[in-house]
Amino acid sequence: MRNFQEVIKFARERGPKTISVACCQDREVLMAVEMARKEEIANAILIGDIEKTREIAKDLGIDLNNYELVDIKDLSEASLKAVELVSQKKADMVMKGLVDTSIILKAVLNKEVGLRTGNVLSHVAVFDVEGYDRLFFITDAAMNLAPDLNTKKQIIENSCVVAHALDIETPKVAAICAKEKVNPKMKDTVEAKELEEMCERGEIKGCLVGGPFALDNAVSLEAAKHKGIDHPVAGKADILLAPDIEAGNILYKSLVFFSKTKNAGVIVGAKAPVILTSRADNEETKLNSIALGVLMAAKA
Ligand SMILES: CCCC(=O)SCCNC(=O)CCNC(=O)[C@H](O)C(C)(C)COP(=O)(O)OP(=O)(O)OC[C@H]1O[C@@H](n2cnc3c(N)ncnc32)[C@H](O)[C@@H]1OP(=O)(O)O
Repeated sequence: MRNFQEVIKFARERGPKTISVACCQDREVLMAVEMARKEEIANAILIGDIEKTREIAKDLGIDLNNYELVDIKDLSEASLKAVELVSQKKADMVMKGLVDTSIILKAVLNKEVGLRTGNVLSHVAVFDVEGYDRLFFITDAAMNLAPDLNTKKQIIENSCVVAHALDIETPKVAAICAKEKVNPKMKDTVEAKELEEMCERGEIKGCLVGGPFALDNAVSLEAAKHKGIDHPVAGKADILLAPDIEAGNILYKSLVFFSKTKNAGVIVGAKAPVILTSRADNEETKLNSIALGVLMAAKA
């Protein structure tokens, strides 16, 4: 799949799935959920401040009779309920509404009602950036703070699950850093090289890993050639592995605010997909993310 229209088409063929929306009292979230319902991609259970939700829905002309509503005002409790509905198989995936990422993720990790599997959970963002011939995946911009080497390996594996679901057979993974050479004083450059070697030894499968790369020579063949970098991932990366959440999140938001891009985001590695975008992302991003979630749920 090369763009979100194709992802939405696929989701339509696999849908409708059921989403449980945590803290639904948000304009863009309701718009996205309503578009997903009309596209027959997904139905939703709305959990949150229902009085506020009714006000927003009225303003948008959305008929809430089409939804199951659960009134829980407290953000943590609403998040736990949304996650619990997925654990109980009453919904296929969770969606973050108007709530802090850390609150919804704590609910997802909750030992009683959460969606843990024993694997690392991580965020994968998919970008269709104008001017580029391929989708880019950025990981992890939202969950893992400062992953160690083994966690980075699992973050790569999680992102490959998403890339494979989008028909990218052998995604090229660039471990991006501030530079393309190993500097022993820059631990992420050292780990990037180790990840490349792990892949060469067959310890990371289903993809091609290279690193370290600076962003320019990871995504631009011209920049890679200019710097004399000869590596199958150089200039051709599909997946950009960020060294930590700061770099990943700033890259995510730079693309959203400084370029013409369409995007989507999902947490993978859990028992079910968790649709997770920034609260500031628009309704189109949230709809794309629902479609991506449906696609991941269909593959599970
Ligand atoms: C990109 C668009 C959206 C955004 O902009 S998001 C904005 C930035 N993101 C954030 O602020 C969220 C960043 N992450 C966090 O806040 C925290 O790491 C998170 C996920 C809430 C976990 O917090 P805490 O509960 O305090 O974490 P903790 O380290 O004490 O761990 C508690 C238990 O959970 C486990 N855990 C934590 N992260 C995990 C992971 N990635 N995968 C699997 N398991 C994980 C951890 O092992 C621990 O387990 P146990 O209780 O020891 O059995």
